Amino acid sequence: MIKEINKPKAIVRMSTTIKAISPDPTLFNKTLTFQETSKSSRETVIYIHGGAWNDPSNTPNDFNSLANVIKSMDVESNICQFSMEYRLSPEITNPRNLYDVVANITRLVKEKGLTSLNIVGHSVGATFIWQILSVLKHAQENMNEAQLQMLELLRTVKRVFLLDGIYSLKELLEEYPQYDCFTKLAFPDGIQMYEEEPSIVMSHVKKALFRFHVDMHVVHSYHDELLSLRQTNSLIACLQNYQINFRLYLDDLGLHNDVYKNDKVAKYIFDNTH
Ligand SMILES: N[C@@H](CC(=O)c1ccccc1NC=O)C(=O)O
Repeated sequence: MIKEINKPKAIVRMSTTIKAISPDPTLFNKTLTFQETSKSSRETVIYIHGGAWNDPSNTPNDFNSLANVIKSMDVESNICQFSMEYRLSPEITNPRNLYDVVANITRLVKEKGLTSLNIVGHSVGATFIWQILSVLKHAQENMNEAQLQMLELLRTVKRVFLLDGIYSLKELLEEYPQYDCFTKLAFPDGIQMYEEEPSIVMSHVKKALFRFHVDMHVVHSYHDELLSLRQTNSLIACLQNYQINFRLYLDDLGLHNDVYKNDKVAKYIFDNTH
């Protein structure tokens, strides 16, 4: 009798339910393209929505109407417009929300060969831009991958537009203690984990603006019912202390969640993007 050898003792059925590994962990595929052109002379506008790190009702589509106004002004079709997504708190906390934005813009820039970036951030979207501008607070040899991506991004950023932004979490909670309802979701270990308080990072922001030739535009609506002028006034006081070059645009631009739909904001961005 031929001894049966090598006969498998038992076929262990491998689990057939392999956990679906998300092919898109940072929600890159939720990027919206409002306008595209392959012209080499193109200017790229990239939008980052707000929503206090947690609000699902704020999405890349927030900028749809504003982008359409800019598209209608862009008769020479020189502009591309994209709007980014990122994962929300409390599942994702600072700095991972920011790192999603940086990873997604980095991938978009590489895939499309984008240059001459104009980055527009509303509310916490402006906070993310502020955090990117602060990246030189780290020595390059100590930077993690996301921070190195920020450094690389800054080489292609020409202008930033900060719309009704949050810049100082300390001052935010002094003025609006009730906003800890959302800051605790993004900063569960406390807002002392926010490393970009303007008074602390301003020298690094000045270095970045100068080294990468970035123009800074600070915008705020007199009718913003969720954020008074204190965040913007506190930021510009700091900018002045460091004699930093920036533009300020204050106007009736509607309520907090109207600013990113406002035609005057569209015109301001278009007029300063070419
Ligand atoms: N809709 C948000 C509130 C919100 O977005 C917000 C409130 C006050 C100051 C800034 C805000 N958004 C900034 O991204 C929420 O319900 O959490």
